Amino acid sequence: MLTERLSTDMSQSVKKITGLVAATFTPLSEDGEINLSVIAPYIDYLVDKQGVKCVFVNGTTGEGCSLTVDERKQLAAAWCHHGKGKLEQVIVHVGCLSLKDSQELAHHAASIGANGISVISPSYFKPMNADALRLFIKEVSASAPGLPMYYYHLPGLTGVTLEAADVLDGIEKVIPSFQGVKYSGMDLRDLGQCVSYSQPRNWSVLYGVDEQLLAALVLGVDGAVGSTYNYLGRMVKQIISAFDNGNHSQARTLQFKFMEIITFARSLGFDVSVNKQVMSEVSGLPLGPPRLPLLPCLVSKAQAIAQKIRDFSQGH
Ligand SMILES: CC(=O)N[C@@H]([C@@H](O)[C@H](O)[C@H](O)CO)[C@@H](O)CC(=O)C(=O)O
Repeated sequence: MLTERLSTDMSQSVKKITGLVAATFTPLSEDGEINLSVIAPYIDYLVDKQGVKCVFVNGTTGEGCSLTVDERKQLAAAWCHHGKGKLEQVIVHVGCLSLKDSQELAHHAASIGANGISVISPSYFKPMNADALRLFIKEVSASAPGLPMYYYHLPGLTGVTLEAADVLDGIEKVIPSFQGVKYSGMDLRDLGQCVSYSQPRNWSVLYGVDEQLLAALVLGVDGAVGSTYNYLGRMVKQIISAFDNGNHSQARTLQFKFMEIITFARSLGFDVSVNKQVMSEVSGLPLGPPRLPLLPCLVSKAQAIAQKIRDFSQGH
């Protein structure tokens, strides 16, 4: 009874996340240390140049699982500190292989004024079923009970093939702070089931496969979290506006162009390393190399993709 009341209370008071959320890159210096001095200009770039005011920190794009707990804390704190008065939402990804590390990060996120936390499934020892994963998320949430929790579904990288809709089923009964899902899978049926379950609960469903966002908008997602919104935010906002205004033909045209960029990038081996270098090329921010096991990418590759993006932005 108390659980139900708390759940309803948080769902009513937490603002849904809508629009675009940039999954941030982690700036590293040439010698591989985190470079916090880039965070403040990074925020200005997102807000002023891309019109993006929500961030997802220490996720896949941010190489969160390659960072130490202490580095993750420092990054989260810097994003919250410099984002004050500029960013609307700082969601901190706290997923780790160790429950204890995730709990420590969740507790820390609450202490620095983050707006929410998100957790991916552990992927070495994988949860055997949805109950096990819900229990893991519950134990993490318990370390930050006042913060909205979003389940991060990314089967392509975790290898955890549980359907997200199964994970969501009844989760509010065990996690009062549960507020939605960041869905980075390709299965539109499962995504639709998540939207259908989340809508009456006022939860947020955020899509994470940027190149097929339009399909997810049709299914009713509230917003999107992605790497490319760091440098293509303005353009993708046009897709969302066209869709919201019922101009489906324009939305499709723009989404197709966006797909063309990603197809080109993929032909050059698009991964987090290349993506990071593309962001450096487009934004001018010194994001540095990725951390091993990712290998630095050839600058010429990133420059070719950045040129394609510029051509696109200029309407070629
Ligand atoms: C697997 C992966 O990295 N997916 C990206 C996408 O934004 C992806 O880069 C984009 O769709 C291009 O393929 C995001 O879903 C990742 C993300 O949100 C994160 O960094 O946590």
